[in-house]
Amino acid sequence: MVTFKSAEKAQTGAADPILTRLVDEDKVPWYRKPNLRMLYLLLFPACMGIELTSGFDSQLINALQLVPSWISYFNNPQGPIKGIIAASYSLGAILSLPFIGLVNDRYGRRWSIFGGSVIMVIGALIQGLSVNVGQYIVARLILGFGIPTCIVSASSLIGELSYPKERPVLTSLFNVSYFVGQLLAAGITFGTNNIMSNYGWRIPSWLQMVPSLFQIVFIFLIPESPRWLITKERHDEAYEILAKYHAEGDRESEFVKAEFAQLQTTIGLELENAKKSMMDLVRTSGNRRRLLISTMLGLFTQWSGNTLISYYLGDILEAIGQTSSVFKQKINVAIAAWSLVNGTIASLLVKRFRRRIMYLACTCSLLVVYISWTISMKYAIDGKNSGTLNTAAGGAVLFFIFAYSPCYNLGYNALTYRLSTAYMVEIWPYAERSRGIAYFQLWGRLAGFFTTFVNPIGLQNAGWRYLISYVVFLSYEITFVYFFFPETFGRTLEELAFLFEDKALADQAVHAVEKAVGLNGDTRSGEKHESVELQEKYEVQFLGRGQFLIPGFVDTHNHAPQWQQRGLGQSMHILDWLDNVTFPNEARFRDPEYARRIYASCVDGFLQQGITTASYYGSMHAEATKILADLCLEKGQRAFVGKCNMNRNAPDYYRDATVESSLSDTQDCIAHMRRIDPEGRLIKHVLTPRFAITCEDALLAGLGEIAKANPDLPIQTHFNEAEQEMSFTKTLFPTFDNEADLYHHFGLLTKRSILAHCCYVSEYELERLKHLDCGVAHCPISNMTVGGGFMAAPVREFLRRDIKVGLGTDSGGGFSSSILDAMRQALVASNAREVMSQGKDKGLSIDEVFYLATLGGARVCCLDDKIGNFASGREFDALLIDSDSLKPGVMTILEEHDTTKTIFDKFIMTGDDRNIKQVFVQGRQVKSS
Ligand SMILES: Nc1nc2[nH]cnc2c(=O)[nH]1
Repeated sequence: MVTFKSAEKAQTGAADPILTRLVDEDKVPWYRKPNLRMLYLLLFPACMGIELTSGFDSQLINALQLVPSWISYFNNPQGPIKGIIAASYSLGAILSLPFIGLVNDRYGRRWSIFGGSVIMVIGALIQGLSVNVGQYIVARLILGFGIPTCIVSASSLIGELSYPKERPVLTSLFNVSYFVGQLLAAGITFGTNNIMSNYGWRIPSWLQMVPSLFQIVFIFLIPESPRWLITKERHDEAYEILAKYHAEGDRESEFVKAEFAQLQTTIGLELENAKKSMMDLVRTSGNRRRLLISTMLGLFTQWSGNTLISYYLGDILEAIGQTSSVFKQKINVAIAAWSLVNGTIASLLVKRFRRRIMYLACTCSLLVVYISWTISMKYAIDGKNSGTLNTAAGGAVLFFIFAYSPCYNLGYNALTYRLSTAYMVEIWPYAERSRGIAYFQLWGRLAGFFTTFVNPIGLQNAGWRYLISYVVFLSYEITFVYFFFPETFGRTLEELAFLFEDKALADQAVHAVEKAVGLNGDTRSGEKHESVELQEKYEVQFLGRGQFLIPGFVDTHNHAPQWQQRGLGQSMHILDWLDNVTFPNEARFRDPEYARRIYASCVDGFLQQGITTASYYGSMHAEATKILADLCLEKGQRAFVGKCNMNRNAPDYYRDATVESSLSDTQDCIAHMRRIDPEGRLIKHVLTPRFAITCEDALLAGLGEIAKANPDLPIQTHFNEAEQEMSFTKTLFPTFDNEADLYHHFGLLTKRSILAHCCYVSEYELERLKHLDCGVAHCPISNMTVGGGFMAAPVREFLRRDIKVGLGTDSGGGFSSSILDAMRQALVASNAREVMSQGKDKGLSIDEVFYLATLGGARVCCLDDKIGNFASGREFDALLIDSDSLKPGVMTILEEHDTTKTIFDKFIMTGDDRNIKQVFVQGRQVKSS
């Protein structure tokens, strides 16, 4: 049984959570896994502390405004100057945004963090050495310039390195470090407050470099992101990292295999569907939706009134009559400590609640807090202005300032995008992730810059009324979150990659994981099944390196009664070969026992080669042909089986006695096959006039009549195979200039006609074949060994004109019954044609000959709605390839650095049936080794 994908799930574009289930089954906690434990330990100094710098920064500015030495050294800055000092950090960040994606993609996560940290160290050094406001502002610009690259790279790296179970908590803890930074800055400045010299502000300004120094020292002790490595084709390194940290070194781990397969395919698909430019962010409707959400989320994180508290607490307290510097600093430290506590708790809640619920709870509670704060602020300010402090209102203001932080942290995580970054990581697929997060950062920074700059001006001029602007904006946030935020909870990053895209892409990603499923039975890939149900019913197999599934091969031209004469009479001209080798051999099929024995070996042999569909010529004997059909059905091969019609130009012992007997034998075979397979699910009779040379006009006409009466039946014959054959045909049918007109005249050229060889096709015939939609069976092996002279069909021309073309082994007509050999010979023949055509007809590629052997053949047989590839709704005709070099065989050995494509090419060009481990037809396993 084969089912690749739950169609219901695919509607949403969110893929089936197979990995999520595997993760759920793993009950060992992270602290019992030494490698993972070490990774998490190193993550902290290497990149978990990046947000310390931002948290430190916001409190530094808040606190320094209360430090007397800072106020006097910088001439007590107010209004716009105060605004620009605070906002310059955001401005620096904005300036760095265009470079983030580029640096990240080119140099990887670790070098980006290293570079950003070096810049921040330089910024902090200059900040502490400042001699005037201008230098202080420039230093903060440099600091701000360094941080976004680090944040983007680190949030991605943490998300990409961590085991899926711990990912949400880790990405969230990453942002909690912001509060630690706040607390440290508030505490340190509180302490240095008493230093009367300029070191009172210089020391905390320098200390801002400490987290960056840690990053510089530790970043190269953690591994690079496996996702980034895969995009750089460094598959082995990526696999090693996944195995080491996600399976404690077990390279055979099913989870790692599945995770790797999913990563590879998802990234491949994403990259295919995304060119690397900022323009891609607006190219598809899915990405436009992502952009809109990222823009809004960026604005929300910094426009929800938070910068008022984090940068201007002193001004607010001053406004309600709290003027004591010590009191203000105590409140500052208390808020920082309180934020750390509730921010950490909120991080741990991420695992339990759905994203939309968290965001809605956050925005709604913020609105309530802000409305209440605005009202209390009014009364507190009124009281102060009237000369009698309204302590109740003042207390309420303090209460709501404290109430603000848990509400904010629930969704936005106080200035640091805790859940937001996690949410952004989830919303953007890999190929766009860096740019997407950078874009989100841009809007956050713009909003941060704007609000930090405007807040002191607004407070100065509008007083408590300034808060109303935030009430309005928060109301808008609620509306937007409600209508536009998608749910991403409980899915792996790869499963979310196509959240807004059409379901075909999501399907492909899931197929890649489920391709590992070795399944028996009988169903279609499009059927709806819950994966859970599937897992309960079937054993899931994960493929190792060098193993892959490909569609079954289609052999469009095959003489079953020549199975036992393969390789004989090579180099003879076609008519001589027929008379001397073939007819005597085929005549032996008059004996049903002989027929059964040879045909059984023939069908097994072709299944062995991975030929899941064959269009067979039988002998002229009805009985033997029926036996062949029975065997195909029994052994499970999809087949067209034709009684060969031939009533002249063949020895007496091997030709139909009369036209009538030939036609009635044909009818008998048609009836038999309809009896054994009424719906024609596997077996169909194919009308088989051997070629015009062996058929009188009346026989061709009679077969044409049958074709007309049975439009579902395919037709096959030999067509323009060799000069000897073509010139003899002309003498027999002098009224026809060419074989196209001849067969068409007898009603034998339709879209179901399979014309073998077509080595010589005039412009006129090419047009006819295209017009009549006939298919060509290209048989390069026999064309170049039997027939006379060097012949090779103009396959490039067929492809150019979109004439259906597939491959045929031709069985006895060559030296090999392997369709892999036919592919290689097609490649060689096409190279020869390239020379013959002086470069006009380019030789075929490996991909093209593979197409001929699969989908091309399926089109020739008019079966491309059922087989030929793994598109949704197709039946499961497939081969499990095992290219493991340890098995005995002739295939080129695999090497560590081989890409999937290299392995595939090695198999196509040098593999053989030993590498075809399992063969499936309609989901039924028909060969196993
Ligand atoms: N290659 C090939 N060409 C033919 N033309 C007529 N019969 C045959 C046959 O059996 N093999």
